[in-house]
Amino acid sequence: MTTGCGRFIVIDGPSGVGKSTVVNLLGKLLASPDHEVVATAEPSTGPVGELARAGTHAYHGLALACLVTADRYHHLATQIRPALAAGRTVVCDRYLPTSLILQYRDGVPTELIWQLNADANKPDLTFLLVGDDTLCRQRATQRGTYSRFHEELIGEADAYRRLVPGLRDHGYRSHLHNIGLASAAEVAGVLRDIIVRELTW
Ligand SMILES: Nc1ncnc2c1ncn2[C@@H]1O[C@H](COP(=O)(O)OP(=O)(O)O)[C@@H](O)[C@H]1O
Ligand SMILES: Cc1cn([C@H]2C[C@H](O)[C@@H](COP(=O)(O)OP(=O)(O)O)O2)c(=O)[nH]c1=O
Repeated sequence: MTTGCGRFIVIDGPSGVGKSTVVNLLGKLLASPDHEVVATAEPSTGPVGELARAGTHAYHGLALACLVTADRYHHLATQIRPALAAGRTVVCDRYLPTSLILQYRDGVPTELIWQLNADANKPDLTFLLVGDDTLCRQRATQRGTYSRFHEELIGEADAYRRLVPGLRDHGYRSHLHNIGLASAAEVAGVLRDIIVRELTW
């Protein structure tokens, strides 16, 4: 399924890499008086999203995969597609790449994850932010962790690196970006430049 006339941009990556900070900064950098930007996240703030976010200890495997995918379709139907149809840019913190890593770790085969998500919009651009795993884990822990997946934040950057070929095979225009020691503002500036260069703005 293609998007409407707005632009759909996904920022994914490990916990603590700075996704939500960068999504909010990008929202400000890309917005102008005649162009609205919607900054959003998955799991969404809807009831199924809240259930998935709070429920990683109660739900496992395919059950959790179905919950996060149901939340994704509801998020698309109620927030993302209407915004795109109105010509707005949507910047989303986490999306299908997260499922390809976490639900796979939870025992769901990659092909089944793609099948469950077959009707989910393809983003115009997907950024996979990676950084030093130890630093990311420290930041995530300082901020507070609640998810079963927060208990083992090991090999996160490599897991995201390995996703790139599969995403591209499925038509996801993807950029792997190592944040190094850059500040969140610097990362957002680099992403903004790529977005403006690659998408007709
Ligand atoms: N590039 C950065 N350098 C240093 N600290 C950062 C950077 N990006 C975010 N942070 C800080 O790290 C913590 C986690 O950031 P957050 O955006 O919540 O990460 P995520 O959404 O990827 O889990 C926050 O306290 C945030 O202020
Ligand atoms: C979007 C998504 C989230 N989740 C779950 C696991 C994550 O730990 C949790 C969302 O965590 P989140 O609060 O976004 O993590 P962080 O801010 O640390 O990056 O939701 C999935 O299992 N699959 C998904 O596709």
